Amino acid sequence: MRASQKDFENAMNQVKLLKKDPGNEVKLKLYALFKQATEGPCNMPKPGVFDFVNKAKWDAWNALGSLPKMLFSSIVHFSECLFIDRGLKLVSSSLQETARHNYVDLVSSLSSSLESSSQVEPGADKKSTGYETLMMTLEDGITKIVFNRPTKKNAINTKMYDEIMRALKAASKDDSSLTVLTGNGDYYSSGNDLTNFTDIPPGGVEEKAKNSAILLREFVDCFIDFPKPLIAAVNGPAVGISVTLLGLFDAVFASDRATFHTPFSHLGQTPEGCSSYTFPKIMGPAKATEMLVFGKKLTAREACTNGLVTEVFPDSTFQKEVWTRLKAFAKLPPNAMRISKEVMRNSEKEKLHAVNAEECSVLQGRWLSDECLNAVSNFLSRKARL
Ligand SMILES: CCCCCC/C=C/C(=O)SCCNC(=O)CCNC(=O)[C@H](O)C(C)(C)COP(=O)(O)OP(=O)(O)OC[C@H]1O[C@@H](n2cnc3c(N)ncnc32)[C@H](O)[C@@H]1OP(=O)(O)O
Repeated sequence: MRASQKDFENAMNQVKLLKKDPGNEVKLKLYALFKQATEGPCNMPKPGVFDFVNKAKWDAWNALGSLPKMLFSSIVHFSECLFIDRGLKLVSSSLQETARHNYVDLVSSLSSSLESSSQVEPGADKKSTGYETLMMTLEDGITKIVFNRPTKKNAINTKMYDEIMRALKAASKDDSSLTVLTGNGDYYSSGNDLTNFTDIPPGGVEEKAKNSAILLREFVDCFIDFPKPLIAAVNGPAVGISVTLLGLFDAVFASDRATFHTPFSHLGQTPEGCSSYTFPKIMGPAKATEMLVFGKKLTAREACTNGLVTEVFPDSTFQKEVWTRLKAFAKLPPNAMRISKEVMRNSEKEKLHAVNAEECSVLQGRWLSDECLNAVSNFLSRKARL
């Protein structure tokens, strides 16, 4: 789903209606995305060091860059079959489109976190702001964490990895008895945001792979160690890491519209989220191999038969039925639920941490492979879709 000019104009109007100041960092981001969307890559001379305000604005706009480094190298790599000049023009207009899209996305998340949202039920005890990629509420003893990048199918970018970890840490200490993860829009999540691979630090792709492995390990550790019942309400298709992590949840409720897809081999990658251990245990090695090695996409019913999903509901009644169940669970004695989970998880914890470490180390190597680099650049240059 692309953001149309109309969506962009609506978002511009919505910004003016925000009642709370989103803060300087977000305002700079909005400025930069707006300039990139309307004028393209930064074309202004760099302001002097003492011109703080204009320099901050210039830096923010300029940081959106002209070409993602990896995309550029992939275009050069494929220069025998592409005219670079034409490629660059296409990429430049696609950058403007991306900025327009991200602007709409950011404004939508601001409107939901600073104002209200269709996902946030009225009368919420507590609504957490300060998340750019998530919505978080606490109501009826349930902490709800909602992936909130609907125009990107809730792909998990670096910011979102950080915010999910922060949200889980907060949820583990708040007054709720259970925590629910779900997605805003038609997807649960399309997994790792493949543009994460375009932001290459000065140390190059090796440093990028190393940092990503550290982030991934820390991220998955948060799920292994989460102390309260953790439930996924899978509202639509789930891809990649959003599927593998389900093996670490305590219950998974799915809409019959949801699908479960782990196309790691297609992407030149290998399983994460402890799925190399949890999936064979949950569904047996043969079914786990179909998913994790051959990339078979499961329907919600197949995932339920294979034990990955607890229960499937018709999409039309999904929200109502799931929330009825969750509210009933939340009335159970919270300490008993927490301790029962602890007893079940403790015997596995050491193993899960070791599996996580191993999967991340293997992936660090895969991210530097031609198989992976080609698959990601194909996605970014829109030559391949799942
Ligand atoms: C710190 C690093 C940790 C790494 C952990 C390892 C994790 C591994 C994985 O999760 S592997 C799985 C990665 N995900 C994918 O490969 C999915 C890629 N996306 C797609 O194939 C398709 O977008 C789709 C099938 C999910 C949906 O297709 P469609 O319905 O046709 O929608 P669009 O493709 O038009 O998508 C709309 C909009 O969203 C952007 N988008 C969707 N998914 C991703 C993604 N995973 N990464 C980046 N961007 C994504 C898509 O580009 C569109 O944006 P645009 O409108 O073009 O700006």
